[in-house]
Amino acid sequence: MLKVPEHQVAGHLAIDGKLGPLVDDSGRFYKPLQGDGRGNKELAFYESFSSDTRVPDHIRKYFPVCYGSQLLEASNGSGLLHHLVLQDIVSSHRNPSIMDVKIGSRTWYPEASDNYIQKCLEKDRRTTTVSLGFRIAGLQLYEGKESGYWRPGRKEVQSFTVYNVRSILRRFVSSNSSIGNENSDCSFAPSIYGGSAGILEQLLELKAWFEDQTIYHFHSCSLLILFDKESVSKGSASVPEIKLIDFAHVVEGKGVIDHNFLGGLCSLIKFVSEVLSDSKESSIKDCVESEKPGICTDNGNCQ
Ligand SMILES: Nc1ncnc2c1ncn2[C@@H]1O[C@H](COP(=O)(O)OP(=O)(O)OP(=O)(O)O)[C@@H](O)[C@H]1O
Ligand SMILES: O=P(O)(O)O[C@@H]1[C@@H](O)[C@H](OP(=O)(O)O)[C@@H](OP(=O)(O)O)[C@@H](O)[C@H]1OP(=O)(O)O
Repeated sequence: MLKVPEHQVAGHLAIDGKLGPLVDDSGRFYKPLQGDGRGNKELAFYESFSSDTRVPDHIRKYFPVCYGSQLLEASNGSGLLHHLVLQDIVSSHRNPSIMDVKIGSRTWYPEASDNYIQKCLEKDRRTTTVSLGFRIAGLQLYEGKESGYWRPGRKEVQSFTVYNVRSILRRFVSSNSSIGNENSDCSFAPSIYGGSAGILEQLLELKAWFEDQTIYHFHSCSLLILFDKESVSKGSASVPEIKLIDFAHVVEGKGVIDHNFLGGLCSLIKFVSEVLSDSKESSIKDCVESEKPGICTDNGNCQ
C-alpha cells in the first residue's frame, strides 16, 4: 500500500492531487521521474554511481540505496508513471527531526537553459544560497508529545535569513526548541553534532572526498540531516544521519573538483562547528559555576 511520506520536509509533495513521492511499509521511497529529462538524469546518476568503482565504499553510505525504477500509479491520478525506487532514509526513525539543506552557492549550472539559470539565480539571491553557500530547503523539528513537530511552510523557509539559519542550527539540537531561538540550550549538540559518529565527523568525511573527487558536480543537491530527539533525550543511542539526495541536476565533473558543492559544505561545517563549540563552552561555564564544580567531559557532561 503506497502512501504520502509522513516526514517529507521539502520538494514536490503528493498532496492536493499533485505529483510527488510515495512510500510503502517496507522502507521504500518512490520518487516520480520528473519531467523534461530531470527524472531520467537522476536515474542515470544512480545507475552510474552504483557501478562506479572510483567511489570509495565509506562514501556510499552517504547516498540512498537505489533499487532501480518501477512503473506505478502516479499520485496525481495521471496514470502509470516511472518512479525511482529508493531506500526510505526516514523509515528507521520514530519521531525524526529533519533538515533538508541545499548545498552550493549556486543551484544553476553552466549547461542549463537561460530561463532555468534566471529562475535559480533569483531564488539563490533571495535565500541564503548566495550569502552562505547553502540554504535550508525544508525542516521539521520534533518538540515532544504535546507540541509535536515545528514544520515551517515553504514561504517561511524561503524567507530564512543568515540569523534564522544560525538559530535553527542551534534549535535543531536543543531540548527546549519550542521556546524562542535566543534561548536554545543546544543540549543535544555534543551527541548529535559532536562525537566520533556525529554530524560534524560525517560532514568532514564527506568533505575529504569532495576535496578530491572530480567525477560528478552535484548541482542543487540536498543534504538530509536527521536524528531521533526522543531516543537521545532518553539516553539511548540515536545515530544521527546525513544523506545526499536529489540528483536531477548532477553533471559530469570532467576532471575538476565540485568547488560549488565543496564551498557550501565547508560553510555548513563552519556553522555546525560553532554551535558545537558554543555548547561546550556553556557546559564548561555551567560546570565551573555549579554548586559542586566538577570536570566537564567531552560530551558536555559535568562529573
Ligand atoms: N530516499 C529518501 N528517503 C526518505 N525521504 C526522502 C528521500 N529522498 C527525498 N526524501 C524527502 O523528500 C524531500 C524532497 O526530496 P527531493 O529533493 O529528492 O525531491 P524533489 O521534488 O526533487 O525536490 P526539489 O523540488 O528540491 O528538486 C526531501 O526533503 C525529503 O524530505
Ligand atoms: O530544481 P528543479 O528540479 O527544477 O525543481 C524546482 C525545485 O523543486 C524548486 O524547489 P527548491 O529546489 O528551490 O527547493 C521549486 O521551487 P519552489 O520550492 O519555489 O516550488 C521549483 O518549482 C521546481 O521547479 P519545477 O516547478 O519546474 O519542478
